[in-house]
Amino acid sequence: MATGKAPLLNTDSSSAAISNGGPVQFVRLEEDLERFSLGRRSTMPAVNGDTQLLRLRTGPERKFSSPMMPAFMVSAPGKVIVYGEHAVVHGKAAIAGAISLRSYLLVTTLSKSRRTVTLRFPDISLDHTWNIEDLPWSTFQHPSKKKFYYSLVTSLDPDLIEAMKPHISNISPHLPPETRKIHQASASGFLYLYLSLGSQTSPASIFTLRSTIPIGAGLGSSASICVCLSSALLLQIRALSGPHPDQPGEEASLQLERINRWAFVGEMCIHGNPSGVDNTVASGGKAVVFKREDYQKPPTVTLLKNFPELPLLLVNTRQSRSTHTEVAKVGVLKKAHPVVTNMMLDAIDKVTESAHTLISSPKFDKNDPATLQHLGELIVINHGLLVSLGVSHPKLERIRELVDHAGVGWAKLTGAGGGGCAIAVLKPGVKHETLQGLEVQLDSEGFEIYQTTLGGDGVGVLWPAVLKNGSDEDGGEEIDQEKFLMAVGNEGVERLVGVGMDETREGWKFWRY
Ligand SMILES: Nc1ncnc2c1ncn2[C@@H]1O[C@H](COP(=O)(O)OP(=O)(O)OP(=O)(O)O)[C@@H](O)[C@H]1O
Ligand SMILES: C[C@@](O)(CCO)CC(=O)[O-]
Repeated sequence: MATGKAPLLNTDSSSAAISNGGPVQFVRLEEDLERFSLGRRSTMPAVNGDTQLLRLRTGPERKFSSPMMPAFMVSAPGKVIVYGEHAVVHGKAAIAGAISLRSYLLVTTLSKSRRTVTLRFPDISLDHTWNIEDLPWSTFQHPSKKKFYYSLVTSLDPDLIEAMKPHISNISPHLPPETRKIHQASASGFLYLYLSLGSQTSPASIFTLRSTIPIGAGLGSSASICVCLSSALLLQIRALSGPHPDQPGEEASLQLERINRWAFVGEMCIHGNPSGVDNTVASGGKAVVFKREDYQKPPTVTLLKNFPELPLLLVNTRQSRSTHTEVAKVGVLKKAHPVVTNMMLDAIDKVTESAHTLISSPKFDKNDPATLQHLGELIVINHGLLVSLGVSHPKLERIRELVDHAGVGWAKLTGAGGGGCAIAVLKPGVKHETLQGLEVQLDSEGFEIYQTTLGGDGVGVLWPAVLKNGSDEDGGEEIDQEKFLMAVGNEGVERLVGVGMDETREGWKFWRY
């Protein structure tokens, strides 16, 4: 059994060393399943793609049955890259942290007589159903192609992409090409994972997704949905244990690693050449230093346990763009000017390293003005280098100019650039009126401002999809599709199922390193 290599997870101060492809433990989930499997006893799941079949001994011969699962929900955060975007694609380090904006995915298992799988993604107006039997299982299940829930997949298989094509190319045929591209990207991410992890006997299901993360804004929306899809599919095939509050850190890390590996595969479908930093933060949350020098091997992830609560302003240009395009731009520049581009990528690496050294120093004090000045100057240098790489945008430059002019702090683009978001680290002691003046100006120019702190939880599970929500319903309020789809705007979604930085919401559980 090829388990592949686990990522090296170091931690700074109070360290949590982790995960090394040991045997998976199904204990907790099996317990949960028993509660929901009509009282029938199940054995351990098989370790191939047929894990959703529980083997039930009902006499001399074995029968297969797929008991109904309760509706359940998963959620994963977006992220902000503080230092190192783009360079991280080329093997350099980046520092990134989870934010409180999140995606939420409700998984509804249909009755056994139904043989369809549906994506309901209202944020992008996608609603698509496949007949499970029509999907190219034979290609994905072929012994030369078959992947397992514990496999390490570092590139997409062209034959599998080809086999998926007819099932992707007929999605939303009457919509404009730009919209179809978005639909097909999300559907490809799902289908590749579904066909890799499931089987022809996978239960009929509806996957309903809503996200509070702006799309194509540099905040890791695609990674967040990929983590939701990966964790939901792994939970459906019972390949994850937990999460539960008393789960040992090592076991939780192993589950996170599995989720993260498959989320990376989804990211490859959506944006081509991801570094893996976004899905790593969306899986594990917190703040990390991330580096992937060799794409055939897992990345090195260093948890920044004491990442400071930086006073951060997050501003969205509302100029949407694709990460795929921006990453490709840097690739083209590197080909045309290898020496100069490599020097800029190296310089970004040094910026990240300098920030990391400072943040992890025992003397680090986030309230010390000189310290913030140092981190702020690194922000400005990092932005300048990204401009030189050609991934800024006039609107990002305008935000930088306004922040500079107001004298409130240090700004840079975050994520892929080309539009999307900028972050500003605020100077200590900035007057409230000054900051308010800046916010009014940004708002009047059409920019959107978010309040955020970095370092929240990663992927979480609500199993079954029931929350207290102050409801009188026996055992809590059941979150069904209709309620979820009817929730109005981000506020409605957060009010119904939200779990961000500050809420401790009964029901949601997280794998924690
Ligand atoms: N809420 C959502 N519903 C469905 N699909 C989504 C959603 N959010 C993101 N996606 C998918 O992810 C794509 C956007 O990913 P992209 O990597 O370009 O931007 P991002 O992840 O927001 O930014 P960055 O990678 O810079 O952090 C969309 O085109 C869509 O295919
Ligand atoms: C631009 C990039 O560095 C960050 C996108 O959020 C791409 C990546 O790391 O995959």
